[in-house]
Amino acid sequence: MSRTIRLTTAQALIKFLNQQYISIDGIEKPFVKGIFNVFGHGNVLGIGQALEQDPGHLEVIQGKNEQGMAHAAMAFSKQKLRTEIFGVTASAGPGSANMITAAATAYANNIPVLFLPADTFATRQPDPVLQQLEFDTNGAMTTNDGFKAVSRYWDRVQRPEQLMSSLIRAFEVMTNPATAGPATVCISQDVEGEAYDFDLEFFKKRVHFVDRRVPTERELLAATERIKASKRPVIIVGGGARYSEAGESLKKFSAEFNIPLVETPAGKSTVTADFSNNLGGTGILGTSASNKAIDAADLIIGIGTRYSDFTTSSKTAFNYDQTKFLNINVSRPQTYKFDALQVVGDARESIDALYQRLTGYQSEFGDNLATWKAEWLVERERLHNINFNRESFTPEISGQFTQDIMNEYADALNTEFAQTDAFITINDTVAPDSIPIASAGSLPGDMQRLWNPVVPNAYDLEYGYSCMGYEVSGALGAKIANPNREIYAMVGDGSFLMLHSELITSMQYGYKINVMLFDNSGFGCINNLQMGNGSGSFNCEFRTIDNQIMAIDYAKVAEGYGAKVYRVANRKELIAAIEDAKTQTVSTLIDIKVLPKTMTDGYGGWWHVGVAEVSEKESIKEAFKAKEEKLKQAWKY
Ligand SMILES: Cc1ncc(C[n+]2csc(CCOP(=O)(O)OP(=O)(O)O)c2C)c(N)n1
Ligand SMILES: O=C1C[C@@H](O)[C@H](O)[C@@H](O)C1=O
Ligand SMILES: [Mg+2]
Repeated sequence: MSRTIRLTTAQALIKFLNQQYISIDGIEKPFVKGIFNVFGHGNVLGIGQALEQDPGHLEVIQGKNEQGMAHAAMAFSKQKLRTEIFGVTASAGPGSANMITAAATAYANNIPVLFLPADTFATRQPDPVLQQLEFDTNGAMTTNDGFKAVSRYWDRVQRPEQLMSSLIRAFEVMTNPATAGPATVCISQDVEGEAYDFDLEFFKKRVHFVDRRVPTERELLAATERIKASKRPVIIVGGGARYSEAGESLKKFSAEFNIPLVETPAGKSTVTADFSNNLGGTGILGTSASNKAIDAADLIIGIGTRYSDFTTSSKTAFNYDQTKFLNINVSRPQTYKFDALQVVGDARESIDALYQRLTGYQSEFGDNLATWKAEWLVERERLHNINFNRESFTPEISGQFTQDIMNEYADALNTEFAQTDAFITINDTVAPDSIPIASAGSLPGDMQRLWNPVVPNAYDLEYGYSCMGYEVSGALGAKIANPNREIYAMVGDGSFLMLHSELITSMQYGYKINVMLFDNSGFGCINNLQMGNGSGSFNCEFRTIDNQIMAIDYAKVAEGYGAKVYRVANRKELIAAIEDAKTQTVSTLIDIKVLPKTMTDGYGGWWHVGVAEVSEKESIKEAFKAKEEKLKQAWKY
């Protein structure tokens, strides 16, 4: 007879989390760092009681907004390259619903987070309880069914003993590189507190081994042939390369065969920006250098990329008459894209194996890579030195705001600072190992083009879901993962307004973060998008009903929370603020007033967006026609 221990379901959950380990490349460590929580009636008496009684090694952090804390959990895991996670527990109903967006963000980015939304009563005796939805024709559905679409693994636990198989499956999914993502285990709130005689075996130390999958001989042979037959191969470095820690292998491979590297948002900083063949971001957020290489390519080697529209310019980036594809990915479905030659394997292992087989190969790029990179660096310098004037200023996003409107913004926000200048100044002033975080608005474009990471893995652009509000929350998670490094949340005023509650959590627990708030008084990039496609400026600027530009003192908001704050409107003030912020131990916020339309523009990318087919405006008709024309050259599936 096996021995048992009588525990509540929630106590068993916490005991189990303490015993999960991960082993990669012979290094073993605990997999669960801690639990973020916002307690309510659905979890405080179950999971809350269990954590109060014995959290074990788990760090227990009180979140301020469920979405925010879950985004922090995701950023933590991302920074740890998916080798450590947080669990997130929320109350039944709205608390849990607040986490659905964050689960989707984790899903889109393939990042493991354990979601623990409390569920309605299993007994149904008190139904409908506060915050329970009733469905006339479905007695089993709850708010938490909403997690099904955004979870890699989903389960509902309505009896204590179900917990065991449920958790084992959840951890298999989260620790498997091919399926890594959010796992959601919804425990009925009465079941959390219900006791059961759990088998002690269940709580033994459990090691989840992450073995690097090596491609087959057939795959390697075919891949070798395809590369050897190509004159101008280009490697797209995706998130899979970063999580596989393939940076050094990629550099060696690229240098030996003179094959350029271009980066997706998730892949950037796998290889640092100073590596000569690293041409930076590609596609819609790309540099001129990367996009020139892509234009010239006759073979795309996609490593750990899922080819999102921003990477492929909505599938128009490639010249399909000349370009073939070779996809290396741990996820077999991903290797099928663009009818590529499929290599299912770990990025690092695959590159190393191909390196051995390609001896003597040289691409025909010659000096082009150095030339394109040098040209891009000149362009970056130009973007650093943009000077506003009140008579004839042409911003990067040109032809949208008149000079009068630009002057109106300069007056209202009391600034002449260009966003690109501010952005590059930050990159040039912070410590080399600093980590910038962004996700939405116009800043992702600046991040992919202008930020030059000089330390590997020092970058987080969440662009799988591009979720506004990730920036400040994510900064908290990145800081927990890297307590000795400075973290910079690069956030627009719109995103800041959407969600910044975890700024308070950062101060509560002594995790210093820096919020770099770019205030252009509006949803700038969406305004660019509408005006760039023939519409007027409609409802994206922050103007009062009598059409005045809103000038908000964001520094004052953060000051009220206890942050050290700065107000800046030019390069000198920004540098002084960053230098002072470095000396602070408390979280900081720099309120940077920037001019609209002064973010980076595109360098050859194109985005398929839903332009109106019928309109009274000539400009919209033209935009629709241009879209239809462009689509003729796009890959169709
Ligand atoms: C949660 C969420 N809601 C809406 C959007 C759509 N959206 C993308 S960017 C943006 C505006 C961003 O404004 P801001 O943060 O000020 O950045 P800016 O473009 O002005 O630089 C909106 C509404 C989104 N990405 N995420
Ligand atoms: O709709 C969007 C447009 C993008 O430019 C932006 O970065 C992204 O956040 C978004 O949602
Ligand atoms: Mg804005």
